Amino acid sequence: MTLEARGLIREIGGVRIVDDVSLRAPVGGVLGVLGPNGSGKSTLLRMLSGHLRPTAGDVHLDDRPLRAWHRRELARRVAIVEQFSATEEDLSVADVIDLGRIPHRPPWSGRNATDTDVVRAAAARTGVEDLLARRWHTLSGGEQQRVQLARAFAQEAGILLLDEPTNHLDIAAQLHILALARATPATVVVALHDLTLAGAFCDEILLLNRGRPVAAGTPSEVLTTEIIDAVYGIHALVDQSADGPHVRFRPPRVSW
Ligand SMILES: Nc1ncnc2c1ncn2[C@@H]1O[C@H](COP(=O)(O)OP(=O)(O)OP(=O)(O)O)[C@@H](O)[C@H]1O
Repeated sequence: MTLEARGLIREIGGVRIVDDVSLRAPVGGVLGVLGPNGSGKSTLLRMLSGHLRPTAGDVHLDDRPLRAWHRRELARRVAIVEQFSATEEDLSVADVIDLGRIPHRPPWSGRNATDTDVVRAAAARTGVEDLLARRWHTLSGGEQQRVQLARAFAQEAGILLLDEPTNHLDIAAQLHILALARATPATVVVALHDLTLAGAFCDEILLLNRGRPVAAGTPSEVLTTEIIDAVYGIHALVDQSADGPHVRFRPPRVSW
């Protein structure tokens, strides 16, 4: 599926928190959205998902504006894992993953055999198959994150929007989840903080600063010493290698 944004703007109280962002996610590939805290990554992802209406500009899914899609059709095509995915109700892990199946079945009908298989497969992919009977609230932060990813995979959407999916995950799990995001046939847009991980797993990167797009292109085009310095105000050493740019930092001097 194609996902394109044209001139997206989001204003809150007269302040532009996303300021004229256009993008076209590589079909079947991974677009990384990077930027300092508060640069507008989550807000952008929420507009791409249709959860948040832009103040101006448009998002197009398969060349049709999001607002022309029926909610249910959209839910079958776009899955989002937000940074703080809270589930209020006391659900089991299997039930949380099954939330991803709801758009695929008639209203008010229960889980069928296909749903059960898809939920199990998604749980296995993200390493939570042993947790299916547990209550969601009893899980650790990293386990909850994996379950939310399983829910999104179970949705079998053509577009996968992941807001810092590596939060709470140990390094092996981070690599595993990003490798899965790369392996899925879906078009993936992922907000990340780790520049080296972004360089290794993204086909393209969009770098935001204060809501504005400041660089876009391949990881080696975007992750350069000059651009990192300009956006983050730090000195980074970038080694360009076959598996993407490796970014090294020197700890800053701070006084107490
Ligand atoms: N409802 C709101 N009211 C006021 N300000 C908001 C609101 N939502 C977001 N903002 C502000 O908009 C800016 C962008 O927020 P956003 O969460 O999109 O950034 P982000 O790049 O995802 O940040 P982080 O890396 O810290 O998760 C921030 O300064 C945030 O405080």
